[in-house]
Amino acid sequence: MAAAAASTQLKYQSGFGNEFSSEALPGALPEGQNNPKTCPYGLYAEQLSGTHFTAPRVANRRSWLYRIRPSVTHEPFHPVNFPNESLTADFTAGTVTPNQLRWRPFPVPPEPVDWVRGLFTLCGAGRASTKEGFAVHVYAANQSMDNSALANADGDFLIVPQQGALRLKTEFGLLDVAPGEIAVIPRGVRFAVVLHNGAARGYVLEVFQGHFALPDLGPIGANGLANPRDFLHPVAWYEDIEGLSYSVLHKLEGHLFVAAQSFSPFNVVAWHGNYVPYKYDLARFCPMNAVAFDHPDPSIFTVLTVPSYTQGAPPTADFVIFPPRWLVAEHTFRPPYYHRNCASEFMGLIKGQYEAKQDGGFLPGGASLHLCMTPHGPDTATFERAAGMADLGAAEGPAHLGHETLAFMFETTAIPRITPAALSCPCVDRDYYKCWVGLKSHFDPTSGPNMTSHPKIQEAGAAKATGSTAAADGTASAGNGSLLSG
Ligand SMILES: O=C(O)Cc1cc(O)ccc1O
Ligand SMILES: [Fe+2]
Repeated sequence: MAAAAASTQLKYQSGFGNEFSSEALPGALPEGQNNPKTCPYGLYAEQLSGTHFTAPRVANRRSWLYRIRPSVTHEPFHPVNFPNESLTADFTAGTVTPNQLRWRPFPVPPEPVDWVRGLFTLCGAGRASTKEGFAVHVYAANQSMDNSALANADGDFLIVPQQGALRLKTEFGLLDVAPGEIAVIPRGVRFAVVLHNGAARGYVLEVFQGHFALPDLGPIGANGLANPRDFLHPVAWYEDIEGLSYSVLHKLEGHLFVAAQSFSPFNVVAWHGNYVPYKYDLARFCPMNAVAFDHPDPSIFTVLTVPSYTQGAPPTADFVIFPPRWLVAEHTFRPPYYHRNCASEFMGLIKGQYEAKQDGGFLPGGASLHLCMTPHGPDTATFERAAGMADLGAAEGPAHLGHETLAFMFETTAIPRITPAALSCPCVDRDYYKCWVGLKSHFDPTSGPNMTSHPKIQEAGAAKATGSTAAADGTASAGNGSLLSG
C-alpha cells in the first residue's frame, strides 16, 4: 500500500549536514548495521554516495536507502530525443562577452512542457565530464512530471522557484517549495516535479563539483545569515505501485537518457545518512549589514556556498540574496556601488524591484549576467535618486527595502560562457546598456572636496580652511587632515 502523500503540511527534519534518519514503517531501518543479510520488511539496502569513499570525514556524504525494489531493476537506458541546444553540461565551447547582458522574463511556452523539458541552459563554466564548474539554467513548465523521475548524474541542483509552487517528490520523501524558498537536490537523487498551482518558472544553479555548504561566519559569530536549523529535509515516504510504465530519466554530461521500469522509483521505506535533499525559506535569512555608513560587499548576504576543492581557493559558486531589510547607512550612497568584479555575477529576480534597477528592465523571471570585470551598477534613475541629484526623495533616515523585493545572485569564480541558445533567445534585452547612458558628469572643480562625505571629514576640512583643527568631539588636535589620513 502506498503511504498517503499528505496534501496538507508536510513534515520535515531540520538541520544542515547532520546525519538524518527516517522510516515510514516502524522498525524499517536496520539496527546497528547498514546491510544485514535480510532487511526489515524484506527491503533492499542501497547506498547512494555523494563524495568519493575516502573524502575527509567533514566532507564525506552518503545515505543508505531501504527500498521495495532496487534502482538497478529497469530496462536499458536509451538517449532521449531532447532539443539538445537547450540543455548542456559542457562549456568548453561557448561565448564570452564583456557586454552587460540582460534577459526579459522567460515565457512559459503554450505547449505542454514538464520541468525537465522546460530546462534551458543560459551559461556555465567547465564541464560535467571532469566534475569541474557549474551551469545556470532557467525552467518554465506547465505540466507535472507524471510517472517519470529524473536523476542528475552531473551534479547538485539548487532550484530557485520564481513563479508557481512545486512539490518535489524525491526518493527521500516530499518537499513543498514555493517562490521565496529554495531546494537542493543532490547529484543522483531521483526526483519528480509536480506543479502545485499552475505554470511554474524559476532558476537553477547546477554545480558539477562539490556540494552546497553554509558559509563560515568569521567575526559575525555563531549565529546569523542562514541558520542551520532552518534547512528542512523530508521524512521517508513511499509508494508501492507496480505494473505501470515508469520513465526513469538520467542526465549524464548534459545528455538525457530514459529507461522504462514497471514500478515507482519512490519506493524507499526508510533511509539514513547525510546526503539528502532539502529546502530553505529565504525569509528565514537573518541579514547583517552596515549600521553606520558605506555599502558592504554582497558576500554579506551569502546563503549557501560551494567551497572549492583546494583550501583557501575561491568558491566554485555562491548563492547570494538581496532580502527585504532596513537601510540605515548615513551619508552613504545606499544602492550597490559601481563596480568591476573579479567574480562573475548572474542575477535573477524572484519578486518586486531590485534596488539597483529602476528602469523597469530587470523584471521577475528575467535575468542579468555580468562577466568578470564587466562594469555595471545602478541605472541612471537609481543613481540620480540615491545621490540626491534628482528631486526624487532621497531618504537619509532609515528606509525599508520593502517585503515585496527579493533578488538573488549566483556569483562564480570561473567565467561563465553563454550558450548560443541564450544569446539568440528573443528575451535578450538589446537595449540594456542604455540604462547607464544617461549617467552624466556631475564634476564641478569649483565645488570643493567632500561635498557629501563623512561629516567628520567635512568638519576637518572646514576647520582646516579656518586655520583650526578642532575635532568633532571638541578637542583640539595637531596636524592637518588627520581624519583623511587616518
Ligand atoms: O551587481 C549587483 O547588483 C550585485 C551587487 C550588489 C551589491 O550590493 C554590491 C555589489 C554587487 O555586485
Ligand atoms: Fe555586481
